[in-house]
Amino acid sequence: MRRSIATVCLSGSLEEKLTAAAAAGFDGVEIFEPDLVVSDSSPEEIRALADRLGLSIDLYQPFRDFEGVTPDLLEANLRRARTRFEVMRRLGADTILVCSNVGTATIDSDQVSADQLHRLGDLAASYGIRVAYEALAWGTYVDDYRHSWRIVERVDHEAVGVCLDSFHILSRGHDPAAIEDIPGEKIFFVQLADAPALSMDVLSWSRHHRLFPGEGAFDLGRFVVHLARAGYDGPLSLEVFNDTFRQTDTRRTAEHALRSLVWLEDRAARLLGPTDSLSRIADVDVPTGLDYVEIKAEDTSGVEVMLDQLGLVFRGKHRTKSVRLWSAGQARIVLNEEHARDLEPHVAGVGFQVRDAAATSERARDLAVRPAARRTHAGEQRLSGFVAPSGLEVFLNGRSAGGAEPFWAEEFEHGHVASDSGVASVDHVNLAHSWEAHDEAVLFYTSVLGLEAPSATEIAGPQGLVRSQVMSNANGSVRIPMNVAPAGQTRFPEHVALRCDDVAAVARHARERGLRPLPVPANYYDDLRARFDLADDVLERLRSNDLLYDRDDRGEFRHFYTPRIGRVFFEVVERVDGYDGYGADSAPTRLAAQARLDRLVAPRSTSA
Ligand SMILES: O=C(O)c1ccc(O)c(O)c1
Ligand SMILES: [Mg+2]
Repeated sequence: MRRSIATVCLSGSLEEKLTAAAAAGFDGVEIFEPDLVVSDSSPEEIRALADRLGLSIDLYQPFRDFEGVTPDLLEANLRRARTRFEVMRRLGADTILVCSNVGTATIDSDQVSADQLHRLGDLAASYGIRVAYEALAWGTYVDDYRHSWRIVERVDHEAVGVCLDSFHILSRGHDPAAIEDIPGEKIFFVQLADAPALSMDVLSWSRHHRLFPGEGAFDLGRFVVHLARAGYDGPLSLEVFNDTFRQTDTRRTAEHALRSLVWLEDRAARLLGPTDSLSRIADVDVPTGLDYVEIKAEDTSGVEVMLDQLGLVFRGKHRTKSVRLWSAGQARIVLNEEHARDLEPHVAGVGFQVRDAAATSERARDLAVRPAARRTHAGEQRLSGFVAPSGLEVFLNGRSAGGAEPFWAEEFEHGHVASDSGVASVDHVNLAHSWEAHDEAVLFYTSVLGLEAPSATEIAGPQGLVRSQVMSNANGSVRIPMNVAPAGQTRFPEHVALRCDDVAAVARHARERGLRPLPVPANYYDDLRARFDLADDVLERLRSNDLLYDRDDRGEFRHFYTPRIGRVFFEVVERVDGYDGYGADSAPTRLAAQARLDRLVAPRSTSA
């Protein structure tokens, strides 16, 4: 299907918006009238720019408060429409969006509205223009798409159809199934927006909180399926009013937007099944495991000490680069000191095991994801990689490890043989994003890697609530919890959680080697006793190792944390009997303990 975007989604001048939309790969745009009004380019110049960029102008919008009015007002509204049609002729736009009246309507009559829209249809037709009538969720008399369709049916004019906007339909909880009752050729335009589940007035929700498809709570896959079944074959156009996206970089938001549409088309295509021709069906190659985690710093020696304490083994130094590999079981940590001047330790990359790296790479290119530059020397294995929204480099290893080691591990020399230390794998990698990158990051992992985004949580930290969203594959062999860093904190830490079968043993071993785990306050254990009714000896075993504890309906979770080095720290976890969470209830304790430790290390610093 053709992909379109409303200029209102993007920041910048109209020229910048068009350029960014074209660069991201959109086929067309909706021109939001206020964007044209403030531009110093003439409609002809905008038309020429769109032509040069290969963009069609699919819609001109919005035209407000037309129908349901007194006869005098109708004549004035028709004069107003004529001036807009003149502009559209100069722009080369042939469809205008007419919103249901929210202000001047005084006559609650479908027949009156239909007659008036018929007059508008005649005028529009004389300009070769079509009118797409959209029911706004807060329209005075018409606030339901089924009602707008009843009116359009009554208008019965070839130049008058409906515009369906997923926000207005789904925000009101209206069943989108009735879209299939509308003949496809009478659906003149479709606007798509997702939104978080919020309980607030619908106008503010719409104007400030819309999201790109896949980022909110609406089932847009099903919405598009209804459109396809109705026979709609016009553009799928994004219309996302969102204060954040209007502040972020224009090109980046356009790429982000395109990614959401590709994701949605795939989603819908999968729901429709292979016989429908909605779009190409790209089955996402969901990662099967974590290949490695890369930690980068000017000096990684402190991290090495910690990995040694946790029972990982130095496996070798890279043949040509200042990169070292540590591992235990299937947990592989790559320490990178290349081009790392002045950088403190941080999570710089994650390698994923996929079945078909070439297919996933191609998909990522389709999704306008930036490739990661990676220097490879002759004879070295090439992994394809991408830059995730936080700047994290994501690499794909499509060759199955076969035996115990991935093929690239051969590039590391003069290390030790792995021993059975207790740590078996990387359980999860916890990433942090600034608030403005969070939605984009969720979409990156759903669209590029096909990870699922189960429900989000909020964790109370000393600096306020931390929004947290887990991204994972179906069997939990890939888990990426993502936190939104409190505003202004650019050094919010990220962490790597190592999984083992006996966390108390790993904790004791680490302590013997000098690790001081993150101290857990006594109050925490009093609270645990109250919450879980644990026996004294069980509590004592937890307390003596600074272990945290959780339980769900499947099993138990025991874990501990290391102090932070730079912007990274480690967690060691033991999942018993299919426990599937992350110990979210102990996260406030952890965040507070980290803040205390930070104050000890740097008494005047308040940032985490
Ligand atoms: O908020 C508005 O006024 C508005 C305008 C045009 C639209 O297409 C829409 O969905 C909302
Ligand atoms: Mg709309």
